[in-house]
Amino acid sequence: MNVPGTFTLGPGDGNARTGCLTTAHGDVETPIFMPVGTQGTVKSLCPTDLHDLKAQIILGNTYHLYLRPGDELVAKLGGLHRFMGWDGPILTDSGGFQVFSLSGLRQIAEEGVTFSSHIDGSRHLFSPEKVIAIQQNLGSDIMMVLDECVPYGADRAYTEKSLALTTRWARRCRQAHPGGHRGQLLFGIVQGGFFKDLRAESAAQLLEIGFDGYALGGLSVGESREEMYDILGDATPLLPADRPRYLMGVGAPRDLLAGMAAGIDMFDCVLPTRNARNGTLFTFQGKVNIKRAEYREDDTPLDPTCPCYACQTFSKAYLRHLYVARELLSYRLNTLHNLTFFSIMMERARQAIRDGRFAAFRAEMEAVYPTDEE
Ligand SMILES: Nc1cc(N)c2c(=O)[nH][nH]c(=O)c2c1
Ligand SMILES: [Zn+2]
Repeated sequence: MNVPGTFTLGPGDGNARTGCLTTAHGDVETPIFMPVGTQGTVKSLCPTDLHDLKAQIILGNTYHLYLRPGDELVAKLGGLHRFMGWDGPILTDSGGFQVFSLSGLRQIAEEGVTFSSHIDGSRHLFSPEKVIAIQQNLGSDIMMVLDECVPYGADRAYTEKSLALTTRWARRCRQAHPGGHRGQLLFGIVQGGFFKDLRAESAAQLLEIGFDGYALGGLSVGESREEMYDILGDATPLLPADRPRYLMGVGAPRDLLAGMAAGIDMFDCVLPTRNARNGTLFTFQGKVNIKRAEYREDDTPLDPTCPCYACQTFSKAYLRHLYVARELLSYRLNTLHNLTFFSIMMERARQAIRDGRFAAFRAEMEAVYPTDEE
């Protein structure tokens, strides 16, 4: 068996590539989409559901698990895998992003970021050393460094100052986790906002420190799709070809296709699970807004080509009824379906890359998920 961190590249097609990343809890085929399991659960699903839809790796949020139930409790109870009953790979983010997006009264300093819990207002410090210790307690297979996700629209001076701090934090994370600790991998995060030279500077600095994989952060933060793709196309080739490349917080089907075309290997986004809960369902015939009246008497399955329990068992009329009635089963069936769609789409993408027909696959998918659609 390969050691954790082994990343073997398979066939490619243009910049798109297939690969296999070995982690302490199993291998992950890439390109891969990671369902988000914020508080130690992919909302409304059991781990068995995740295995059924062929999820290979899930994401946990350090910020949330630190605040509740607490990383030390999770460690005492055997770690996040045992706590949540998921035996596959887990990636945890560092918590920095949630601090900036969820908590109040944030103060950034050399030591780290101080913040107030969104739960009870208590004050906390996330330093590079602290977020590494938390993720070690959780026992995730892939840990992320503490970074500042620069807000969209930040000027060059702010971005440059933030980037320098993020690099110093990354170095401290690497020092706190030099590698080998229970096979837990550590990824660096490239920042630099929408300044291509700063992105290049960030990537070069992280490569000098050395990480098991490299993420592009600071995207999907309110920019236009054109701006995202411009940075994506310019920054991705700066990341080492022989290490996993992770685009954080992305994304919609069209953005996954663009990311894969640029050479990205890993993605995560709340879109499929969050949209499931608001009735927006993804199919290979396009998006379906299940609450629409047109489905009230529709006795056909959501997507006849989909193998998921929702599509194999129920009609659109029933899925609409559950959603309108705010039944809990609506969240579960819609989430099962959306994550099955993302899982199948990524498997088809991997096969298209292997077969050298990724461009045709992308065009086929963009016909139902156009780039200009919100
Ligand atoms: N869109 C984004 C989503 C994310 N979860 C993150 C993150 O966790 N860290 N840093 C980031 O820049 C970032 C961007
Ligand atoms: Zn389905």
